[in-house]
Amino acid sequence: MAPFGARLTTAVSVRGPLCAGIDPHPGLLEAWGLPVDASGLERFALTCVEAMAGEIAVLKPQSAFFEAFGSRGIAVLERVVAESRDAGALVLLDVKRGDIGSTMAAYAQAYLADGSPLAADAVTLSPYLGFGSLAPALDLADRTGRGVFVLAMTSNPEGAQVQRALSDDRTIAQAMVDEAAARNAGASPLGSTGLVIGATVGDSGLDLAKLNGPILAPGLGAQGAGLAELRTVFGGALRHVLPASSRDILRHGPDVKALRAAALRVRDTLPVH
Ligand SMILES: O=C(O)c1cc(=O)[nH]c(=O)n1[C@@H]1O[C@H](COP(=O)(O)O)[C@@H](O)[C@H]1O
Repeated sequence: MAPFGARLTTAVSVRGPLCAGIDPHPGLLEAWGLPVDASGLERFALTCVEAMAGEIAVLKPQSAFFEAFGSRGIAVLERVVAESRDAGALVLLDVKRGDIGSTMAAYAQAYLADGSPLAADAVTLSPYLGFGSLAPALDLADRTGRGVFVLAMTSNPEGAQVQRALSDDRTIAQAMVDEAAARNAGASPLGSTGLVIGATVGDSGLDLAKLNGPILAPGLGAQGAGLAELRTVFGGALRHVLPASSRDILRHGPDVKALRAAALRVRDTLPVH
Protein backbone atom coordinates (compact mmCIF):
# COMPACT_ATOMS: atom_id res chain seq x y z
CA MET A 1 0.00 0.00 0.00
CA ALA A 2 1.18 3.54 -0.74
CA PRO A 3 2.02 5.58 2.38
CA PHE A 4 -0.96 6.95 4.28
CA GLY A 5 0.14 10.58 3.81
CA ALA A 6 0.06 10.13 0.04
CA ARG A 7 -3.27 8.27 0.10
CA LEU A 8 -4.82 10.98 2.28
CA THR A 9 -3.56 13.74 0.00
CA THR A 10 -5.21 12.05 -2.98
CA ALA A 11 -8.46 11.36 -1.11
CA VAL A 12 -8.75 14.96 0.04
CA SER A 13 -8.01 16.34 -3.41
CA VAL A 14 -10.74 14.14 -4.92
CA ARG A 15 -13.37 14.18 -2.15
CA GLY A 16 -12.61 17.35 -0.14
CA PRO A 17 -11.18 17.81 3.34
CA LEU A 18 -13.85 16.40 5.68
CA CYS A 19 -13.53 13.69 8.28
CA ALA A 20 -17.03 12.54 9.26
CA GLY A 21 -17.30 10.81 12.61
CA ILE A 22 -19.39 7.70 13.18
CA ASP A 23 -20.23 8.12 16.87
CA PRO A 24 -23.26 5.95 17.73
CA HIS A 25 -24.27 7.74 20.93
CA PRO A 26 -27.20 6.00 22.66
CA GLY A 27 -29.13 9.29 22.41
CA LEU A 28 -28.64 9.36 18.64
CA LEU A 29 -29.81 5.74 18.31
CA GLU A 30 -32.98 6.75 20.15
CA ALA A 31 -33.39 9.86 18.02
CA TRP A 32 -33.16 7.65 14.92
CA GLY A 33 -35.91 5.39 16.34
CA LEU A 34 -33.48 2.50 16.89
CA PRO A 35 -33.16 0.19 19.88
CA VAL A 36 -30.14 0.86 22.08
CA ASP A 37 -28.64 -2.58 21.52
CA ALA A 38 -26.27 -4.26 19.09
CA SER A 39 -28.94 -4.45 16.35
CA GLY A 40 -29.60 -0.70 16.67
CA LEU A 41 -25.86 -0.05 16.61
CA GLU A 42 -25.54 -2.10 13.42
CA ARG A 43 -28.38 -0.26 11.66
CA PHE A 44 -26.98 3.11 12.72
CA ALA A 45 -23.39 2.45 11.75
CA LEU A 46 -24.14 0.79 8.42
CA THR A 47 -26.54 3.60 7.51
CA CYS A 48 -23.67 6.02 8.08
CA VAL A 49 -21.46 3.93 5.82
CA GLU A 50 -24.13 3.78 3.11
CA ALA A 51 -24.67 7.54 3.28
CA MET A 52 -21.09 8.73 3.44
CA ALA A 53 -18.46 6.16 2.45
CA GLY A 54 -18.92 6.75 -1.27
CA GLU A 55 -18.47 10.52 -0.99
CA ILE A 56 -16.48 11.59 2.06
CA ALA A 57 -12.69 11.36 2.19
CA VAL A 58 -12.29 10.02 5.72
CA LEU A 59 -14.70 8.27 8.10
CA LYS A 60 -13.84 8.11 11.79
CA PRO A 61 -15.70 5.45 13.78
CA GLN A 62 -15.30 6.06 17.53
CA SER A 63 -14.42 2.69 19.02
CA ALA A 64 -15.88 3.24 22.51
CA PHE A 65 -19.45 3.35 21.19
CA PHE A 66 -18.92 -0.07 19.60
CA GLU A 67 -16.99 -1.59 22.53
CA ALA A 68 -19.96 -0.67 24.75
CA PHE A 69 -21.88 -3.53 23.11
CA GLY A 70 -19.16 -6.12 23.66
CA SER A 71 -18.20 -8.65 21.02
CA ARG A 72 -21.29 -7.93 18.89
CA GLY A 73 -20.32 -4.26 18.86
CA ILE A 74 -16.77 -5.09 17.79
CA ALA A 75 -18.17 -7.28 15.00
CA VAL A 76 -20.15 -4.28 13.77
CA LEU A 77 -17.00 -2.15 13.92
CA GLU A 78 -15.16 -4.71 11.76
CA ARG A 79 -17.92 -4.39 9.15
CA VAL A 80 -17.82 -0.59 9.30
CA VAL A 81 -14.08 -0.60 8.65
CA ALA A 82 -14.28 -3.12 5.79
CA GLU A 83 -17.38 -1.72 4.08
CA SER A 84 -16.20 1.90 4.31
CA ARG A 85 -12.88 0.99 2.73
CA ASP A 86 -14.64 -1.04 0.02
CA ALA A 87 -16.69 2.07 -0.83
CA GLY A 88 -13.54 4.14 -1.22
CA ALA A 89 -13.31 6.02 2.08
CA LEU A 90 -10.22 6.07 4.25
CA VAL A 91 -10.98 4.83 7.76
CA LEU A 92 -9.47 6.58 10.76
CA LEU A 93 -10.28 4.38 13.74
CA ASP A 94 -10.62 6.60 16.81
CA VAL A 95 -9.21 4.49 19.66
CA LYS A 96 -6.86 7.01 21.35
CA ARG A 97 -4.51 4.26 22.45
CA GLY A 98 -1.27 4.81 24.36
CA ASP A 99 0.63 2.33 26.54
CA ILE A 100 4.12 1.26 27.51
CA GLY A 101 6.05 0.20 24.43
CA SER A 102 5.76 -3.58 24.76
CA THR A 103 1.96 -3.38 25.12
CA MET A 104 1.78 -0.69 22.46
CA ALA A 105 3.17 -3.28 20.05
CA ALA A 106 0.04 -5.39 20.67
CA TYR A 107 -2.27 -2.43 20.03
CA ALA A 108 -0.30 -1.75 16.87
CA GLN A 109 -0.89 -5.33 15.70
CA ALA A 110 -4.62 -4.94 16.36
CA TYR A 111 -5.11 -1.77 14.34
CA LEU A 112 -2.19 -1.39 11.94
CA ALA A 113 -1.08 -4.87 10.85
CA ASP A 114 -2.03 -6.33 7.47
CA GLY A 115 -4.71 -8.97 7.90
CA SER A 116 -5.91 -7.88 11.35
CA PRO A 117 -9.74 -7.82 11.49
CA LEU A 118 -9.69 -4.25 12.84
CA ALA A 119 -6.89 -2.88 10.66
CA ALA A 120 -7.81 0.64 9.56
CA ASP A 121 -6.03 3.21 7.40
CA ALA A 122 -5.05 5.18 10.50
CA VAL A 123 -5.69 5.37 14.25
CA THR A 124 -5.68 8.04 16.94
CA LEU A 125 -2.98 7.63 19.60
CA SER A 126 -2.33 9.32 22.95
CA PRO A 127 1.34 10.27 23.55
CA TYR A 128 0.92 11.10 27.21
CA LEU A 129 2.94 8.07 28.34
CA GLY A 130 5.74 9.70 26.35
CA PHE A 131 5.90 10.12 22.57
CA GLY A 132 8.59 7.44 22.37
CA SER A 133 6.22 4.83 23.83
CA LEU A 134 4.26 5.04 20.56
CA ALA A 135 7.24 3.91 18.45
CA PRO A 136 5.95 0.34 17.84
CA ALA A 137 2.75 1.77 16.34
CA LEU A 138 4.51 4.48 14.32
CA ASP A 139 7.02 1.98 12.95
CA LEU A 140 4.37 -0.60 12.01
CA ALA A 141 2.22 2.11 10.41
CA ASP A 142 5.22 3.15 8.29
CA ARG A 143 5.84 -0.44 7.24
CA THR A 144 2.22 -1.15 6.25
CA GLY A 145 1.30 2.16 4.58
CA ARG A 146 -0.93 3.21 7.45
CA GLY A 147 -1.03 6.40 9.50
CA VAL A 148 -1.45 7.71 13.02
CA PHE A 149 -2.91 10.88 14.49
CA VAL A 150 -1.20 11.72 17.78
CA LEU A 151 -3.08 13.88 20.28
CA ALA A 152 -1.27 17.21 20.61
CA MET A 153 -3.82 19.80 21.79
CA THR A 154 -7.25 18.30 22.28
CA SER A 155 -10.59 20.07 21.97
CA ASN A 156 -11.59 19.62 25.63
CA PRO A 157 -10.68 22.47 28.01
CA GLU A 158 -9.17 20.05 30.58
CA GLY A 159 -6.44 19.13 28.11
CA ALA A 160 -4.66 22.44 28.73
CA GLN A 161 -3.47 21.27 32.18
CA VAL A 162 -1.09 18.83 30.53
CA GLN A 163 -0.79 20.01 26.96
CA ARG A 164 -0.07 23.71 27.58
CA ALA A 165 2.33 23.02 30.47
CA LEU A 166 5.87 24.17 29.82
CA SER A 167 8.88 21.91 29.54
CA ASP A 168 12.23 23.40 28.46
CA ASP A 169 10.58 26.64 27.28
CA ARG A 170 8.07 24.95 24.98
CA THR A 171 4.64 23.54 25.68
CA ILE A 172 4.18 19.78 25.93
CA ALA A 173 1.91 20.09 22.87
CA GLN A 174 4.73 21.78 20.93
CA ALA A 175 7.05 18.94 21.95
CA MET A 176 4.55 16.52 20.35
CA VAL A 177 4.46 18.67 17.20
CA ASP A 178 8.26 18.61 17.03
CA GLU A 179 8.39 14.81 17.50
CA ALA A 180 5.86 14.32 14.72
CA ALA A 181 7.76 16.77 12.49
CA ALA A 182 10.94 14.72 12.96
CA ARG A 183 9.09 11.58 11.84
CA ASN A 184 7.71 13.35 8.77
CA ALA A 185 10.92 15.06 7.64
CA GLY A 186 11.55 14.56 3.94
CA ALA A 187 8.26 12.78 3.19
CA SER A 188 6.45 13.82 0.04
CA PRO A 189 3.70 14.88 -0.54
CA LEU A 190 2.99 14.53 3.22
CA GLY A 191 4.21 12.37 6.09
CA SER A 192 2.00 9.76 7.74
CA THR A 193 2.43 10.89 11.36
CA GLY A 194 -0.50 13.22 11.90
CA LEU A 195 -1.56 15.24 14.91
CA VAL A 196 -4.86 16.01 16.59
CA ILE A 197 -5.40 19.69 17.35
CA GLY A 198 -8.94 20.67 18.30
CA ALA A 199 -10.72 23.30 16.23
CA THR A 200 -11.85 24.81 19.53
CA VAL A 201 -8.46 25.54 21.12
CA GLY A 202 -8.17 29.20 20.04
CA ASP A 203 -4.67 30.60 20.00
CA SER A 204 -2.63 27.42 20.34
CA GLY A 205 0.78 29.05 20.33
CA LEU A 206 1.93 26.08 18.24
CA ASP A 207 4.52 26.38 15.50
CA LEU A 208 3.32 23.97 12.81
CA ALA A 209 5.64 25.16 10.04
CA LYS A 210 7.83 22.03 10.00
CA LEU A 211 5.14 19.41 10.68
CA ASN A 212 4.80 18.14 7.09
CA GLY A 213 1.92 15.93 8.23
CA PRO A 214 -1.86 15.95 8.43
CA ILE A 215 -3.78 17.59 11.29
CA LEU A 216 -7.13 16.23 12.44
CA ALA A 217 -9.24 19.08 13.82
CA PRO A 218 -12.27 17.80 15.74
CA GLY A 219 -14.74 20.19 17.29
CA LEU A 220 -16.54 21.39 14.19
CA GLY A 221 -20.28 21.82 14.75
CA ALA A 222 -21.42 20.31 18.05
CA GLN A 223 -18.45 21.65 20.02
CA GLY A 224 -18.92 25.11 18.58
CA ALA A 225 -16.17 25.55 16.01
CA GLY A 226 -16.77 26.76 12.46
CA LEU A 227 -14.67 28.16 9.66
CA ALA A 228 -13.67 31.27 11.63
CA GLU A 229 -12.32 29.14 14.48
CA LEU A 230 -10.41 26.94 12.04
CA ARG A 231 -8.75 30.03 10.58
CA THR A 232 -7.87 31.34 14.06
CA VAL A 233 -6.33 28.07 15.19
CA PHE A 234 -4.49 27.08 12.02
CA GLY A 235 -3.86 30.19 9.91
CA GLY A 236 -1.41 29.27 7.17
CA ALA A 237 -1.34 25.60 8.19
CA LEU A 238 -5.02 25.20 7.19
CA ARG A 239 -4.10 23.38 3.98
CA HIS A 240 -2.99 20.36 6.00
CA VAL A 241 -6.05 20.34 8.24
CA LEU A 242 -8.76 17.70 8.15
CA PRO A 243 -11.71 19.17 10.06
CA ALA A 244 -13.86 16.56 11.82
CA SER A 245 -17.51 16.58 12.79
CA SER A 246 -19.72 13.85 14.22
CA ARG A 247 -22.97 14.78 15.98
CA ASP A 248 -23.70 17.85 13.86
CA ILE A 249 -23.88 15.57 10.80
CA LEU A 250 -25.34 12.46 12.44
CA ARG A 251 -28.39 14.29 13.80
CA HIS A 252 -29.68 14.47 10.21
CA GLY A 253 -30.27 10.68 10.01
CA PRO A 254 -31.72 8.13 9.74
CA ASP A 255 -32.70 9.06 6.20
CA VAL A 256 -29.72 8.12 4.02
CA LYS A 257 -30.14 10.98 1.57
CA ALA A 258 -30.58 13.59 4.31
CA LEU A 259 -27.53 12.28 6.12
CA ARG A 260 -25.43 12.33 2.96
CA ALA A 261 -26.65 15.84 2.11
CA ALA A 262 -25.71 17.07 5.59
CA ALA A 263 -22.19 15.67 5.28
CA LEU A 264 -21.75 17.20 1.82
CA ARG A 265 -23.05 20.56 3.08
CA VAL A 266 -20.44 20.62 5.84
CA ARG A 267 -17.73 19.50 3.44
CA ASP A 268 -18.60 22.20 0.94
CA THR A 269 -18.20 24.98 3.54
CA LEU A 270 -14.59 23.95 4.15
CA PRO A 271 -11.66 25.59 2.38
CA VAL A 272 -10.43 23.49 -0.54
CA HIS A 273 -6.79 22.48 -0.09
O1 LIG B 1 -9.31 12.24 18.46
C1 LIG B 1 -10.44 12.70 18.28
O2 LIG B 1 -11.10 12.36 17.31
C2 LIG B 1 -10.90 13.78 19.16
C3 LIG B 1 -9.92 14.58 19.73
C4 LIG B 1 -10.28 15.76 20.38
O3 LIG B 1 -9.44 16.54 20.81
N1 LIG B 1 -11.60 16.07 20.50
C5 LIG B 1 -12.59 15.27 20.00
O4 LIG B 1 -13.77 15.64 20.10
N2 LIG B 1 -12.26 14.09 19.38
C6 LIG B 1 -13.31 13.17 18.91
O5 LIG B 1 -14.02 13.79 17.85
C7 LIG B 1 -15.42 13.49 17.94
C8 LIG B 1 -16.17 14.79 18.12
O6 LIG B 1 -17.54 14.57 18.00
P1 LIG B 1 -18.60 15.76 17.85
O7 LIG B 1 -18.34 16.70 18.99
O8 LIG B 1 -19.91 15.06 17.96
O9 LIG B 1 -18.37 16.40 16.51
C9 LIG B 1 -15.56 12.51 19.11
O10 LIG B 1 -15.49 11.20 18.58
C10 LIG B 1 -14.35 12.79 19.96
O11 LIG B 1 -13.91 11.66 20.70
